[in-house]
Amino acid sequence: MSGPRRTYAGGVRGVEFVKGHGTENDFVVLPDPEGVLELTDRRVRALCDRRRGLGADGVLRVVRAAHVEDAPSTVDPSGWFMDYRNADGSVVEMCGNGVRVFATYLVSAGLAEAGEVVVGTRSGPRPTRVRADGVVTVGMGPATVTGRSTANLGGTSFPGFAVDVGNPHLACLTDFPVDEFDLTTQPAYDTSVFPKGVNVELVNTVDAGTLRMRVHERGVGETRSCGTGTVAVVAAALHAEGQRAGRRTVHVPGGTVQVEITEDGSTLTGPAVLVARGELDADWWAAADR
Ligand SMILES: N[C@@H](CCC[C@H](N)C(=O)O)C(=O)O
Repeated sequence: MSGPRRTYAGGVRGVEFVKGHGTENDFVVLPDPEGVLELTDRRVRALCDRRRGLGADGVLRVVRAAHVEDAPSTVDPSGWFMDYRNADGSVVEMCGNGVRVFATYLVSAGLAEAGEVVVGTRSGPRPTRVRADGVVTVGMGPATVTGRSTANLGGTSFPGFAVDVGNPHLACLTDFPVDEFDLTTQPAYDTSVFPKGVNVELVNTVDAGTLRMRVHERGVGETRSCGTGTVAVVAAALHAEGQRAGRRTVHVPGGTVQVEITEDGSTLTGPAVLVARGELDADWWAAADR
């Protein structure tokens, strides 16, 4: 299916889609098992546009890993691969909220059994557990604090930790109330530390077990939640306390998730919701690439 599919009597059917979100970080899911959909960066930008498209923070293409050229060798080629794109069309490694929505879609479409589902990503395989109540736990792999850096917002510098969760984060722990930040523009950061860009989190400690976070995502802007970001801020908070393992509840504008960091890796637990299913208009899809 390189474009819209021809059906009976010469009619043209559009491209199938599902819309979903995880703590209001929202995605267009595009089923493409054989990897034949021409998902250009222009089409991603059009799909994610909240006025001329469906509107989303990103796109999740559902494809067998064998059809993805840059799938890592650690991913089973016969398994499902989450080909994630940011709203600006950039292809990046990993999306924690996206993986929960992706696994939920696989189960709802009958492409995987409820329970344990392994999702291939550019950061490697991510085991998920999809529960009947819509809550999904994802094995997020290691969350590694790689150093210190600063973000600058409105002329003020905020110190933070660089954290690698398969994608890059700058987690800034601050006493300044996160609800009061203006995140309409990208916080400035050190491009020598983050040459490929970075997701910037601002974090308050609510109590010993709870954090509150806002995020400006690379390739998107401010979002209501970032799953990898929640893991990054818990890793940073533990690191700041000299701990290597622990659990936190993280509140984001779009909801609440649970994060656990262990010596071996990390898990993210939170909701995933499928909102709608449909078909993109064939003419719109064709025009979206121009
Ligand atoms: N919203 C995602 C992260 C998506 C990728 C990020 N914008 C990047 O460029 O690394 C999440 O839930 O983790």
